[in-house]
Amino acid sequence: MMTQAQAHIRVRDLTLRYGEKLIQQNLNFDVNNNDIFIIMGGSGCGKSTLLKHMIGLYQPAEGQIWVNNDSLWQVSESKRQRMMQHFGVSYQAGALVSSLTLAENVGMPLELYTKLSPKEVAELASLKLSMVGLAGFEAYYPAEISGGMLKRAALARAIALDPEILFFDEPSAGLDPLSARLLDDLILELSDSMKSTIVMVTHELASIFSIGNNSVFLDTETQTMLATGNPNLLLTDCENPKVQQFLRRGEVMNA
Ligand SMILES: Nc1ncnc2c1ncn2[C@@H]1O[C@H](COP(=O)(O)OP(=O)(O)OP(=O)(O)O)[C@@H](O)[C@H]1O
Repeated sequence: MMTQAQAHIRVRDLTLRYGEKLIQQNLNFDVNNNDIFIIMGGSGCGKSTLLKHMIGLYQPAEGQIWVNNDSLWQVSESKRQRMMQHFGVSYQAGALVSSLTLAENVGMPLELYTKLSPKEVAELASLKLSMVGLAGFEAYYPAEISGGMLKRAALARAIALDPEILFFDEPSAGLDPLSARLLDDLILELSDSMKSTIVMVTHELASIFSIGNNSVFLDTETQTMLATGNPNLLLTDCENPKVQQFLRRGEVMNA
């Protein structure tokens, strides 16, 4: 039997393809319990693709994604479905259903995956909304609230089932810097209060440095990872020029 370390998610020798088209190869990294793990890299390098593989949406061309002691694609279909129920996901385009209230949107996963009564679903949805600062907005429709509030409502839906792992794709995309900052604070709070592991795709350097404690850097050109670790340490210690350029937003470094 393989001896497994303590990491929450272990990515091993992962190759990602769409059909014949290679996106990334030889990915090896660990996501530890309670990490806020950032998937970073230039536009089109395959960040969302990696996230979609990590949540079990696509099967990797090669390699394994271990979650605790199970490899997502070496277990039965029903086991994988059960594993995926411990994942909370919020996509960039993870728009809420416009014809449903916020409480109904947040309650949807509870209705689908639990046997709770309608009253219990409503109460839990209300609790989740309060956790993201939206107490009192249960009966609002998505069109009636701001962009920042929409992102928070999407987080409330992602945490509805108390997931072990939260996956976010560009959670603050399209927000002004202040709202993006507030969303980062909220993600940090959720990470503390829920003790869940968070994996997120983001371009936002501010988010990368302020809330990320671990990361992987994907490169488009070589189609593989160039670095993994705490972004703040990568900034000071990583000698790869592409990683430096990305983390310093293209600033020329003086020796
Ligand atoms: N379903 C798909 N079928 C085929 N190719 C795809 C599919 N989805 C994405 N791609 C391609 O895979 C590559 C990586 O896309 P992906 O969206 O993962 O990159 P990304 O790093 O998240 O990009 P961005 O930062 O611009 O959002 C791109 O060349 C894209 O065109």
